[in-house]
Amino acid sequence: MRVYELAKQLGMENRELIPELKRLGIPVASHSSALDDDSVRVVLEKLGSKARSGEAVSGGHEGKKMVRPSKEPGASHERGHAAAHEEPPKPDKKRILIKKKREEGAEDVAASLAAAEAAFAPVVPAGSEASAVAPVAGSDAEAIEAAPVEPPPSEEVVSPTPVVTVSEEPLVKPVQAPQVTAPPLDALAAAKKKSAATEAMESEAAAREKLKKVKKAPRTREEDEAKFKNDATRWGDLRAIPVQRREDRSKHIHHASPSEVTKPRKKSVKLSAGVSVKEFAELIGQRPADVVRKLMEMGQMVTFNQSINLEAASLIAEEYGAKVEVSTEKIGEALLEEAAQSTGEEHAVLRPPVVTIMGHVDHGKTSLLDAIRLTKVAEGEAGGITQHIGAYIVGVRGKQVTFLDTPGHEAFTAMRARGAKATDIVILVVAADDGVMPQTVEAIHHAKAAGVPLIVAINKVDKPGANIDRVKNALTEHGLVPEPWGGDTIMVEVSAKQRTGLDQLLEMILLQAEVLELKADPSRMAKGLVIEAKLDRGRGPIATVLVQSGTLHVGDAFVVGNFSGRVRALITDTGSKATEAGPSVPVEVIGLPGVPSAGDLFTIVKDERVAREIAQERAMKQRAADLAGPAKVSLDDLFAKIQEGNVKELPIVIKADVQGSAEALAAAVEKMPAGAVKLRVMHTGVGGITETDVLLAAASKAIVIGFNIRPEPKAAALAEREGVDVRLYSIIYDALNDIRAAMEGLLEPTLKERVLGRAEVRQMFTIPKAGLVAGCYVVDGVISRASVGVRVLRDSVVVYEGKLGSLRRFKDDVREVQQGYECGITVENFNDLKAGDIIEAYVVDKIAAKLEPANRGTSPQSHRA
Ligand SMILES: Nc1nc2c(ncn2[C@@H]2O[C@H](COP(=O)(O)OP(=O)(O)OP(=O)(O)O)[C@@H](O)[C@H]2O)c(=O)[nH]1
Repeated sequence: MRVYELAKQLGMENRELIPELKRLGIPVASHSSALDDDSVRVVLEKLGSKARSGEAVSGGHEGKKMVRPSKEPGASHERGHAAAHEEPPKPDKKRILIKKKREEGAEDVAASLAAAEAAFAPVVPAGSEASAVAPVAGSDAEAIEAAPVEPPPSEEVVSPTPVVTVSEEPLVKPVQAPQVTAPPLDALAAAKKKSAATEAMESEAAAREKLKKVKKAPRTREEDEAKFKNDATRWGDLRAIPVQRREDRSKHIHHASPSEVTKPRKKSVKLSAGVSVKEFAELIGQRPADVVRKLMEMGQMVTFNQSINLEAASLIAEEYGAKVEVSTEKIGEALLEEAAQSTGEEHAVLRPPVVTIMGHVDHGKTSLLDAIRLTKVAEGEAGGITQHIGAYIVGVRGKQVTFLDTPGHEAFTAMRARGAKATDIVILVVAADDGVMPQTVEAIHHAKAAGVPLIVAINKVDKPGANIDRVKNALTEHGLVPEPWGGDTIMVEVSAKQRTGLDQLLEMILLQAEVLELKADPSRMAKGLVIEAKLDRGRGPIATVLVQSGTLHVGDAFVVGNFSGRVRALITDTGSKATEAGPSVPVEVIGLPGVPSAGDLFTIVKDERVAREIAQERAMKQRAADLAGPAKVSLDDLFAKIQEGNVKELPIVIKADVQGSAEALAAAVEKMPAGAVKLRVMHTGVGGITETDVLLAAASKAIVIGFNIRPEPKAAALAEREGVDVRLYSIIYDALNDIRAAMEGLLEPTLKERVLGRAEVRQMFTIPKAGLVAGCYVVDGVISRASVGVRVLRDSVVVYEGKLGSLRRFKDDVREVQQGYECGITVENFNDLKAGDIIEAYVVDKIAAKLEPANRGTSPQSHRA
């Protein structure tokens, strides 16, 4: 037998066997040396028993020491001691071995470890070790069988000294510090080595864990679902979970009942105008953000809460496989009209009158408003501290009166120009010491134009110069005859300063209100008028709304002008919060998305969608109207409008240089035979055309005729903006002729005057040869020799009309002088220029060529301003 065969038989390495053989006195040269039978027997006897005992030991160890720690402290100590006496094994060898063992599987881990222990332990008599271990093994055997055997975790396996690390802790727990009682120094050294090795192992394990994580399968579906659910919740809409995923989720969760698989909400969605992007996204089961993105790609920048364009909605819905049906339900203004028609005033009850105060400058409008308010606050009837919200309510013997506290006819007319009628009764204030003045007359005309009854308050009766009869007389001339004199105008003598006559005035207001039978139905959805609006720093846009019918509640959906929203809060004129406001009650409304205009209608609608849709429709219409330009009546298109049946009456505002001319013109106009339209002179006045005149005309769809006067620059600009036709004449016949021609459709707007510029006369001086020259400053535009003519204006009244004489800068004649420069001007055949006069230069543009030039209109005076 050869040495290597014997080694194989013994399970030893050749290099291990050879020294053993030498020790036994068997001479061998190499692993291939031959051995005789005797030698083999001796060796088998000596070494074979050792190998067997090792096997026996390993067999006895199997699974025992590892799975069950000894409960005997002695045993532990013994083993610890034994380990301490062991020659510390070479860590690398051990690791190789352990790795190998790990590969063999967890089942025989304990056995392998035992074997390893045996292999590395110093050769000790087989019996002694077996006896040291056997009792422990034996005592634990049953326990192991009873206990469920779990493969120990790798940490246990990698421990180089598993026996030493045995603790009271269950095995599944990672190895803690070894519970060795008073370990000797050697043991400590071993433990140190062990811990280094453990560390290495642990880091390896950690790396493995990491790798595991990296290789980890992609997010599970449940996680995906959770994420999307979160997203959807964030959008406040569970239905927004993408269709695909919802399907997946349904399959996953309900696979037991496949019939419940959720499909996209609807194959076809019904859309009505005004649906918001968010609502649309819900309908088609998409996220609003995705819809917004799609819209952006189409070039439409909208937010979640804006309404979606129906065409765009159809395209997007199709992309997601849903069809769009456009609802044919009534929309927008049509819906509003329907609501207005269907709900009559069946439950109408009396409502407080709404009063506006008008009058001439300084006649005491503000004083009167304040006096009434303060008296009532003092009496405790107004309910505490009042604040300015544009209107207030006062109580009079259990009844109420609402005052709009922006005095003056400008506000009144501006509101009316917007088609709004807020006022039921006008209080005309006339100062007893001053009498009827131009603005008093204007106010009378404004009130008449609006069809609002007047009550005259003759103020300042406390003043020594007060002459009440004179005031009454003057008023009679304007059609206001006091009741005692046989007329029907209520006149009350008051003193705002001394607060006298106020109660009587309030009584008269209530009396007038009774006559008017002002009623409204508080049970309807509210409708009101914006009387003031502002942007408050803290509270955002605020509008004071005068409720005209119905009751306004907090939370109502409204539309005002081009805005829509929900009423967030209501604040009364006393500064207190309210939950609702009935007819004739002014309240501040908070919750508007923007600042509306005074005069805008404030309408409550059934829901926000309708409100939004109406607001957008209005915005669109307004844009179209803006593009189309102003749509007021003018002489140019009067005939066309008559033909269309749009005009039944032509109101006229007449302004002239002197009262005589104004009256003569008015009388002539009123005497004109009534054709298809009735001519009505609604206001005559003396002086230049003012902004108020233009506003009045705009509110009444009237035209303005100026006789020998010019509009003030601001009024001209306003007329341009509002589309009010202002015609200027210097011959009454021309004016009448134009009106007649316009009514018959014969007026042809062939020539139009265009003002080039204005120069103000600063100083007059005489120059030899040239005569009297006006030293002027060009205030706007240009003064040019190319002008057809010039007009001399004194306080907006035309004092002369002719041609430009000379135009000079210093001593040179020039063609034109621009705005901002000084020049010397003479007007042909006119030597009466005065400092302060305005010299206006104009040209006449030909608008259309005519086959047969009319013989009228050649004079510049008869052309449009
Ligand atoms: N003596 C006396 N003075 C009064 C009375 N009412 C008003 N005044 C005075 O008349 C002046 C003008 O009063 P306001 O109330 O400002 O008149 P108003 O019409 O509002 O004036 P405007 O706002 O400029 O149009 C003030 O100096 C008041 O004190 C009154 O009853 N008696």
